Amino acid sequence: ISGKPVIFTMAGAPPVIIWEREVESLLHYKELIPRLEEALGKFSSRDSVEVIQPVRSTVPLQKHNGFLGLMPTYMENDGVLSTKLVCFYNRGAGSTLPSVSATVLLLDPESGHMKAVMDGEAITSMRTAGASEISAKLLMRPGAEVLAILGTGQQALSHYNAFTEMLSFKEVRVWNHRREGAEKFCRSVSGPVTVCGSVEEAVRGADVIVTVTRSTEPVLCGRWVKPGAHVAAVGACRPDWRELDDSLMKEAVVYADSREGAMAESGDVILSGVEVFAELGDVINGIKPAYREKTTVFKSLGMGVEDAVAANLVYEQWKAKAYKL
Ligand SMILES: NC(=O)C1=CN([C@@H]2O[C@H](COP(=O)(O)OP(=O)(O)OC[C@H]3O[C@@H](n4cnc5c(N)ncnc54)[C@H](O)[C@@H]3O)[C@@H](O)[C@H]2O)C=CC1
Ligand SMILES: O=C([O-])C1=[NH+]CCC1
Repeated sequence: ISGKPVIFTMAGAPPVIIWEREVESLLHYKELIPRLEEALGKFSSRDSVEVIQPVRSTVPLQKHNGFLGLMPTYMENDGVLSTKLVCFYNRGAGSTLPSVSATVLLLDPESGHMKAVMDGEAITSMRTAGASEISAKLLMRPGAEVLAILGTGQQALSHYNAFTEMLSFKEVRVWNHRREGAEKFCRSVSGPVTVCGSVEEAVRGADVIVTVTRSTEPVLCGRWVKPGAHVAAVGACRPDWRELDDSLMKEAVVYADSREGAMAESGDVILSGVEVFAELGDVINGIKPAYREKTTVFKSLGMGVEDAVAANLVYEQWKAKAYKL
């Protein structure tokens, strides 16, 4: 091992710590998205040597209106073992604290040694947007031109970045329940964005709609959605939280990242009583069709396997950089 840094391979050595700025500088959609796509397919194969990933266990933080989610994942064939600890909150209007705060731990599956501790916020933002981008690529109509984003927080930004970098839209519209939030968002991104005064104005005629709000009540109604549009529904990740109304859920063909996750955690799925037609991984594996011409909803809850491949990619890039020094 002479000439090589041993800090990140030696059992008993402290884990490397890779924090937000560095994670952001090491993670890029062009490399991340193909890994996510492969991982979603492996997850849906339900082959335990590919992915073991239980539904997230959640501990309520009642006093703070939040939850701690534990998200362990093991990919035996890839030698990847990780867990994310994520706290997410239903913050009051005046709060300046983030809605999601996360840490990812990457371990050596043979020794149990912890290889790395990483900031999980950038990973969560980027892998969630990456999964939604995959859903749009698979399920939107060819030639989609108009993208609407509802909500203008962290996830809105990562979705804007992933969708404008990886797909081509002629128009991007945003809506926020507070107009100043939408205006601030527009100033923070590099491309042209139209601020809309209502959800209806934002989504009428849109080909792809991303819902990334903290709302616990439906904000998007089926009657405003163009037939054949694709909706990536990212917020509302508790069994009693909603972003989409019943008419949209019933009209659409519903896809999810994890069927079990959606049935345990998605208010939009549970309370509307609809069936999840397929996982994204089923479409990737060619087991279920992509109904591009129909109205489709991708219900995203977020999966440990997405964090695992993102964290592993960060670690690989970090090692490559460290070896070059
Ligand atoms: N599916 C997944 O994998 C993930 C889902 N999430 C969820 O996505 C949602 C957004 O997360 P972040 O962007 O990090 O949060 P954020 O706090 O940065 O942004 C939330 C946005 O929702 C808006 N908002 C707040 N209350 C609202 C209401 N009552 N009605 C409409 N809009 C409202 C805020 O103004 C803001 O624009 C949260 O529900 C979060 O739990 C977050 C991470 C991963
Ligand atoms: O997958 C994830 O990290 C989360 N899903 C909902 C809130 C955080």
